[in-house]
Amino acid sequence: MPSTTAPPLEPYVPPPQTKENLDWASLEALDLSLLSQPGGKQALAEQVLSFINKNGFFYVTNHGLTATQINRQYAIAKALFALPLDEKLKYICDTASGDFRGYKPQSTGKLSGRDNDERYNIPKFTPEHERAHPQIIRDHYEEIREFSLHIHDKILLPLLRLFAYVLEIDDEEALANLHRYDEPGLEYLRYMIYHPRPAADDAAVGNIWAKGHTDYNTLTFLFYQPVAGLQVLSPDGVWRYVRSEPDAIIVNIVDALEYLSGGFLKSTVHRVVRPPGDQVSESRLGLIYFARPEARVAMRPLESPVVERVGSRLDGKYVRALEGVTAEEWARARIAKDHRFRTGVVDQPERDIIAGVPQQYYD
Ligand SMILES: O=C(O)CCC(=O)C(=O)O
Ligand SMILES: [Fe+2]
Repeated sequence: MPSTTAPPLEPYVPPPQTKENLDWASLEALDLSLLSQPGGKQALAEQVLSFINKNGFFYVTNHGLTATQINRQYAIAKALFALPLDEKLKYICDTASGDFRGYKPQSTGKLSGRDNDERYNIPKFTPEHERAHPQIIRDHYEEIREFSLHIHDKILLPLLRLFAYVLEIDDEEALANLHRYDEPGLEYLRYMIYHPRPAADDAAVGNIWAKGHTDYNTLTFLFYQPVAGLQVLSPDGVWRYVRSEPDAIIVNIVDALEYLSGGFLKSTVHRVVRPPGDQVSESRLGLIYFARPEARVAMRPLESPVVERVGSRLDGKYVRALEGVTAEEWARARIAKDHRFRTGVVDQPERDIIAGVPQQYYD
């Protein structure tokens, strides 16, 4: 509930979808309501097996969050980013040490080509992450908490159980048990805003807003936002636009899940480009949830009959290198390296992340 003294939030209305005829990726939707119906889990597992590793992203529908709830989160995000920079900088995140909690400013000056977005990451609502937040977050803390918990409990965990089933792991809680909410681990909800750049500035960086990459968590959930720009690298080597649909969450399989699944579930390669002409002057607000394994989870593939049958698709030397590396160490290393590029310590994104294991960039 908003606090009684909080000023009312200005309602958020998403901008219209683009009318341009873009090359859209064709993505499947998993209807989560099937999970509570007889035979539904089996049907979804077959659907997963039919599309996995083909198109990258997929959608989930009937996820239990309404457009009103989602637009409330955007309204909070919009009010947050409208705060004076000095105020936001009080909550700056310590990305140099691999900690992404709090505010990340937009790059400016000669580094402005590297990113044009601001982020605010709100970690799990556990004592470990108790920290200062701007008043606008405090005013809506309970509402943000409920939203985050719904994603964790009602969307993430059922999907992890489904993936354990797909991997034919006897214990269907095997993946879910690596994502216990109350255990240490940096999972977070992100508010994000990209600011439009002049055409010449965009052209100077090939119209790329975020270089082709894979994320470094387990699953990423991208909520409806209509400004086109997100693209997926399709198996035929073509970058295609990913259409955001009002009643669907876009889901991204990510590096930690690729590792845990012995490479069976491949990370989605994606990037963000300058939006099409009819949306080019819009700010692009984003609402994203990054699910992460618990901090102490070892970066080691789970035993799965499927992986035994088809063989691990991971490079053995990297699997050995990551033995003994925890999910937290790995994620911190990625964040810290990203920081070094974004803040100009290095001129190119670094590939060697931890223990000699590289991060690929795709453009
Ligand atoms: O803004 C988007 O649509 C995607 C953002 C993204 O890829 C990321 O933050 O990792
Ligand atoms: Fe990403």
